[in-house]
Amino acid sequence: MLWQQYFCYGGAERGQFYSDVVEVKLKDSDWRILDNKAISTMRRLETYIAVAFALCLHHLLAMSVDSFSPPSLTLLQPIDRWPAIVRRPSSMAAAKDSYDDDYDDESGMLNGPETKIGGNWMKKSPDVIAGIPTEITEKKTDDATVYMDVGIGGKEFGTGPLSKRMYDVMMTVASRQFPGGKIPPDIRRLYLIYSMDASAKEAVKAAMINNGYEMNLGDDMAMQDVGAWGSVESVLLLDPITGNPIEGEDGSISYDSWQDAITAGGWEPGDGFSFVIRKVPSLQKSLELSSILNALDPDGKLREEAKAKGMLLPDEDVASLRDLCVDCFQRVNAAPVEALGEEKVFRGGSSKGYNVISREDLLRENRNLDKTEKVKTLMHVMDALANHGCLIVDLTNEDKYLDDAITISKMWGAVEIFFKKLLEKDSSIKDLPAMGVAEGVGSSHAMVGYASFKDGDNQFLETRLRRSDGAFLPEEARAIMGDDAVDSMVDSFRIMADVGKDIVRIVTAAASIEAEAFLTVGSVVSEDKEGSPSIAGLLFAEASASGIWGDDGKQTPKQPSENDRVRGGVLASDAAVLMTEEILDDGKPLGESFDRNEGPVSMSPHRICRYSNDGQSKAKPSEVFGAHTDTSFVTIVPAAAVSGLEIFDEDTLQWYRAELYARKHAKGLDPAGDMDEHFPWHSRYLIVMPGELLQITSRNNVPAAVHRVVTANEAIRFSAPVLLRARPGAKMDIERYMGSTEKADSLLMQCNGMKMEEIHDALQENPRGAQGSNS
Ligand SMILES: O=C(O)CCC(=O)C(=O)O
Ligand SMILES: [Fe+2]
Repeated sequence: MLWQQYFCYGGAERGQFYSDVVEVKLKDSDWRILDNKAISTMRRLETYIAVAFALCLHHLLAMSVDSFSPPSLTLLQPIDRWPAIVRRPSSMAAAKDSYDDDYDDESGMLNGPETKIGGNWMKKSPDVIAGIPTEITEKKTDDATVYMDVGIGGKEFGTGPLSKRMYDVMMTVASRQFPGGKIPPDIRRLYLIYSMDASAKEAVKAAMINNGYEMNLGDDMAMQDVGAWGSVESVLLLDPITGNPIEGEDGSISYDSWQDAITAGGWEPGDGFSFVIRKVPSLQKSLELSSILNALDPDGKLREEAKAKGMLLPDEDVASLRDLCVDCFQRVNAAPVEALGEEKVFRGGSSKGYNVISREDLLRENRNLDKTEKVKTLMHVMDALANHGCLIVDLTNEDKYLDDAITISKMWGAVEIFFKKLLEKDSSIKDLPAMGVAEGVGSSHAMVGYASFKDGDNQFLETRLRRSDGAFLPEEARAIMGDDAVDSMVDSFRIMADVGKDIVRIVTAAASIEAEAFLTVGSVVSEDKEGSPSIAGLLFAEASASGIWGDDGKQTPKQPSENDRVRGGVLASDAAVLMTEEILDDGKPLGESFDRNEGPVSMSPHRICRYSNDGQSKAKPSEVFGAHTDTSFVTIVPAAAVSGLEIFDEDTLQWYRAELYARKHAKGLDPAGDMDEHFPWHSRYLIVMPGELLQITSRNNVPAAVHRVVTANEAIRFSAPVLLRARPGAKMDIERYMGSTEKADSLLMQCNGMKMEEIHDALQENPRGAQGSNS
């Protein structure tokens, strides 16, 4: 199962793969690395549960765990996307400022989960919470810690009886310490607070366990203290008989702390209480999906039902092209439709993968001297694509090289000219062909021409290069845009395709390394010049010392040596280079030696787009190009002046507007806007998203990015993505590009020997026969 994969990587830099890696020492000689991809895959799988089980979920939530049986808790993801919208109770209005992200100003409703006091819910804490002491917000036990906000209903969780039991035990012990069993009032008050705090903590622990999390206070004893394991926001007292909320002694309906509930509210052990607590550190309990599934679906009925509907279950691999269609379809459908404005939308976090990478770091020439990929680059690229759905590339290498950004800025000029003439109904427009299959192409996917959708809210010009002479199609565009503009389009396509090829190389190589697909243990034996036996350039004596060979010269199955791993890494990278040259369609013809049906035009379109929301409500941000995945290796979107591309971040499970991250980066590098004389800020950034074909060659390490375009406020967003696809006649050849077939997963094996066009066709299949979900 995917989430049980571990990353195995030798060499001096071991322990650094991806971001947030956890090192697990298995054996003295055998370091393995558990990457955070495993964790994010786990989360992704949980979103499947949301789709597969959402309707039936409420029947299945009664899971009694231990003595005080907390019921009615749900998995985190489904609860997050439940449609139930609950008006925020007035006692929580004070917290509104700090929870603006969850709060829809217009409706005055909470978005999503039932984050009310008195209910049972759990959700990830927002990054910054106003009014919470930094000792809590900054307390970090380790990288994998997730902070949770939790609401506990005291009735279901039995906070009353539990607190009474705790209090009684404490008092019995304490009474022995004091003469005549008389406990001083101060001490008694402490025990009251302690019993309230401890029973709350137990309830939260149980809630977390039910939701696949566990409280993680680390080794820091201070966090075990009363009130230190989270930040109490509100406490509601309950009637001991009915369990309904009651006013406290001072007439309040809720309290801000255990202390207030006791001193002002008159809480006594045995009285139930409900509460909301924020920022409780927790760890996701990975590898326990099967137990979650069993709890959700003890008799396997839902599994049967989901299978009958052709769904992929959370504990199943993406094992075929059809599974891949289903996987993308389910992830597209699990992403929320609602959209947020620039101020509220997620703009990236702190993990490595959000960082902007310099163009030069991706270059093949900048691999290590021994031709292995640089581990730092590999980790950055993989974290970005596997966990966050995109990588932002700086074409200027931090201002050191301007030419490509200048070319991209000229391309933006070309895009504007085109749509300006179109809007003005310039006479040159009349010959513009409607979107259709390029002449003489043979492939139904090679479209060129103009199309408009949604009453003109989406306008596209699909362009492609003709392979034989590099001509820009549709040819009529030249008369509309002019020669310089067309040249800048062609040059920009080449810049973007080259970046895409480098990224595909890196990802494919990384996945081959992970699968150990090129790793052989000293299998090549030859005589070196002096006649000593050598193993792939390694002298026998060295090989023996490195443990491949026994002292008697007989091969014994041993752990791969450092040299074996380096060699495996070089082969993986070189094979990936070969794949990008032979399979990826950059519009150029392959050399004479290739007897392949490449098709007369490039399969990789350069699409120019104009998005507006004239047809929709003007002020509200909304989808103008709905969620989908692309049938491409990668899709390269030059960062646009007006933000709007949103990528579903598989790590934080929210829409991520990467253009805003790029904008912030530009501001940081060039606060005074000195570069503006050369090019507008955004011309230097490319946002690269993985497509379905990369999901295949990455052996499912990198899911195809679910993405969409959102517009608001009458802002027009121009865009010019390149969808880097495959040469139609090229064949997938696992041994040539991805190493041993023994190490290939079944998805790769199905593709082995298939023409890329057949793979492309298979990916158009829609699992539900409904409207297409890929592009
Ligand atoms: O225009 C964009 O920014 C993205 C377009 C897109 O997703 C596509 O063309 O497939
Ligand atoms: Fe797309």
